Amino acid sequence: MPVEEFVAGWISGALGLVLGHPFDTVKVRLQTQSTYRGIADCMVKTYRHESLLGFFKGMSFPIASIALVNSVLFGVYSNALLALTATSHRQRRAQPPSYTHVFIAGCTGGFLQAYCLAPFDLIKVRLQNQTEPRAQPGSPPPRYRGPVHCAASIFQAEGPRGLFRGAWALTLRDTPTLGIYFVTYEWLCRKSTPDGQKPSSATVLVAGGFAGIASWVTATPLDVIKARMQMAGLKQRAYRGLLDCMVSSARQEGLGVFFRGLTINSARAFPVNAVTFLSYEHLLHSWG
Ligand SMILES: C[N+](C)(C)CCCC[C@H](N)C(=O)O
Repeated sequence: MPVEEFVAGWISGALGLVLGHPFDTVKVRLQTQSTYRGIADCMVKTYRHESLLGFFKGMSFPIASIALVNSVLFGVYSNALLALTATSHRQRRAQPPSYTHVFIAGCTGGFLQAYCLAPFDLIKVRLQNQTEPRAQPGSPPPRYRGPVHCAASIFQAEGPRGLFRGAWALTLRDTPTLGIYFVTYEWLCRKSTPDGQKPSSATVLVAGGFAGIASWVTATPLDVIKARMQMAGLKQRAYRGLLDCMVSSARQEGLGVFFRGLTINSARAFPVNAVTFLSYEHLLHSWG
């Protein structure tokens, strides 16, 4: 099984992640808290209250886990294509796989990475939603002191299953939308590259950026539900399940609730995924 795709997936994912984390924090807060009037208001309040550090809350765990998550995504994707079409990464420019195969391989990668991502994503969301400024003398300490404390508290209170809160919504969010991700990327690359040639760096950047946007636009409704289910039981009401969360959110806040965070998700998606695909392709190319 070719392993270089796994390593390239890891490094490229980490680069994208750091770049996108501040956007991600604003998004999570907008989706789960109703104290902000919009993106700008959330950014200003976060900065005033918590300084620049506020935007990087909850980042250490994703950095540690991106190795696993992105390498599972890209590694499984590429190896699923190998199984479906019997072509390696190198041969795929000359013999491009069909879009159906790309979609199936993307969905497979998405499905498996969702399970690795679920506990890390839960902890990230819980920490991002702690709006207390850092260690102020006299003020009550935040509920979670850091990622390890957060994981341990959830584990103690709810057992191992607690760490997978929202995992179902996350899997539903990621399986089809990662199929869309790779299809968009391949389609844009092929449209702007002569047959059989390697896409230019500019093409990879733009195709990666738009692949990220296409994937996030379609993922946003379930992204909102996932974030709410992950927060349920803390400040928010508990839901009986995914459907209950959808119905009660829509009843209380209207259908617009499913698009919360759409603008910021898209703004974040372009640079993050442009950098992810560019570094992924570059690494694989330089390893021959
Ligand atoms: C499927 N979904 C839209 C959720 C993610 C697609 C892109 C994944 C990338 N690591 C990123 O963070 O943007």
